[in-house]
Amino acid sequence: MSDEPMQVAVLGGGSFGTALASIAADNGARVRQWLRDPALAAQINREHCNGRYLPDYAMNPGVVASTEMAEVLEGAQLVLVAIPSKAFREVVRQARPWLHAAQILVSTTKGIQEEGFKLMSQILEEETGFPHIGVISGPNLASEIAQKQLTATVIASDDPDTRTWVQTALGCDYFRVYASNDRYGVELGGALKNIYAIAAGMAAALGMGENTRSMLMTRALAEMSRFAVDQGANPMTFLGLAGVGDLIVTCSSSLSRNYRVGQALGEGRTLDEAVEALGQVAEGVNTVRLVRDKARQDGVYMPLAEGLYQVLFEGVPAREMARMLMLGEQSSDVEFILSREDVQQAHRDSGGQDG
Ligand SMILES: NC(=O)C1=CN([C@@H]2O[C@H](COP(=O)(O)OP(=O)(O)OC[C@H]3O[C@@H](n4cnc5c(N)ncnc54)[C@H](OP(=O)(O)O)[C@@H]3O)[C@@H](O)[C@H]2O)C=CC1
Ligand SMILES: O=C(CO)COP(=O)(O)O
Repeated sequence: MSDEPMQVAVLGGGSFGTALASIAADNGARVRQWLRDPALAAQINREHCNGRYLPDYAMNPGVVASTEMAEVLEGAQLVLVAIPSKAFREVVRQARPWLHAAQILVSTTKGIQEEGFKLMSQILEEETGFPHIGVISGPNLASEIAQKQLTATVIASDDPDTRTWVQTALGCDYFRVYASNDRYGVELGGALKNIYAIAAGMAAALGMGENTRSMLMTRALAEMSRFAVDQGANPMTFLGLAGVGDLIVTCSSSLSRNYRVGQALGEGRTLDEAVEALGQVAEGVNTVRLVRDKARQDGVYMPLAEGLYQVLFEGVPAREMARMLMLGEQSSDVEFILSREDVQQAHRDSGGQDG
């Protein structure tokens, strides 16, 4: 890295993209932000405010917004892609003519592409074939970052340059960037926790208590780790910020969009109404469908994802699903210590006397 200001491009004009762009500018980088809405780009350049996504946030005036990819990507050394999963590939393709192998390319998006069950950094890899690819994930509610609440995130990449550049570009006294080399595990954690945030929002709206939330989060972690192991990720990653850290914040806060969709459902709205009322993307709605199908296909036991799927898409009442889950097959607490199979075998050996 030279002494020249770093050149950073952010693709996406949502709340997280905007907060990251402003942090990088606070750190002295030359920052360009791409968004498709010309009126919002003009507002950012004129008022240094993203009125649609973070109206109360005074952005660093150095961030220059544009609807032109060429202007944003010209000279960029670090490119952060903060675009919902449904549009991620399309936007990377738009950017592709200005991307090159020396750049650091980082996804901030916590979602999964339906075709091929692809995570966003895999799309970056497929579309470019370039070597410096990473993901940012962690307990990072954008509106809290905008208030400069002390926050930590993870940059995950097997490429040391990518980790170092992102730590340098974004680390500051209220945003601490930890490194990981388990890109897949970190990215999977960010996508999976959205499922359980919907369930947690729903449970809260139904008046369920703190014991319930704690049970839900802990069993979610067990389920996420089980899925991760099946997919070849390192389950230890789920003990970090991008696993349990992100699960805690998203299952506890109505600042999370996924949690809010769950709350609306728990209050009796339909899924369409809940998504419509949110007016932004809640990735978990799509992720639960994809993960539930993948778990079925691969024979992974994921009762919470299955249950939430049935509530969202098959009209099963949430309370009835909660009752069925409580009365489900006997299981173990930490299955890395005592396996579920051992618990079930013990029940079979006891002749089913316990019902
Ligand atoms: N917000 C948060 O608290 C956090 C978000 N994340 C992750 O980061 C990602 C980015 O989040 P965030 O910044 O909040 O943004 P959003 O996920 O809310 O995405 C909004 C941005 O994407 C743009 N966009 C949507 N569809 C398209 C398209 N087809 N073509 C071009 N642009 C499009 C929107 O443009 P327009 O306004 O014109 O629709 C807007 O600029 C998310 O996927 C999320 O999982 C991670 C941590 C925290
Ligand atoms: O990922 C997030 C916080 O870490 C943001 O979650 P939502 O997408 O549910 O708002």
